[in-house]
Amino acid sequence: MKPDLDSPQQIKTFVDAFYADMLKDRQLAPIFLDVAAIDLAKHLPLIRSYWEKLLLGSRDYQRHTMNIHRAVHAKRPLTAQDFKRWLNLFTETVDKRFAGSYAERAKAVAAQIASNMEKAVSTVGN
Ligand code: HEM
Repeated sequence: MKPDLDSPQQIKTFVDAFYADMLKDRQLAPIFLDVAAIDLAKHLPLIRSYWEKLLLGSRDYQRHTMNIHRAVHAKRPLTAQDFKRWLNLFTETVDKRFAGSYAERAKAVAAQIASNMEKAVSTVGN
């Protein structure tokens, strides 16, 4: 039986698997590696902390995710296809390894935020 996405350890497993796939993806990898030139050692803990906030109610993550993506979008526009690909990879990674109410919630929250973000990146403000 697959575990649920209901603890910091499972969220770490998820984030590592998601980024392993995303950083191999021809469409998305260059946005992380070339456009934003992320430092994985700093980025992955932020992503874990973000999902711990959304799924487990932890209060550690306090950054403005929309503005961070607006800055990426200003360098290289994030397209509808990019959001579709991101969400497909996210959903596939969840479904391959996890099952349960937290896993379902993660997919629903990701879809909602991706939809909001797709609209927000090209506008200023909140
Ligand atoms: C087209 C889809 C997306 C692309 C290409 C993308 C790309 C990126 C990139 C390049 C960064 C690093 C920015 C930097 O450090 O300068 C980043 C950060 C981040 N992304 Fe995305 N992203 C996408 C969608 C999403 C969505 C839908 C979510 C949430 C559900 C999300 C959550 C985050 C978080 C939490 C960070 C860390 C921000 C921080 O530094 O605190 N991303 N993203």
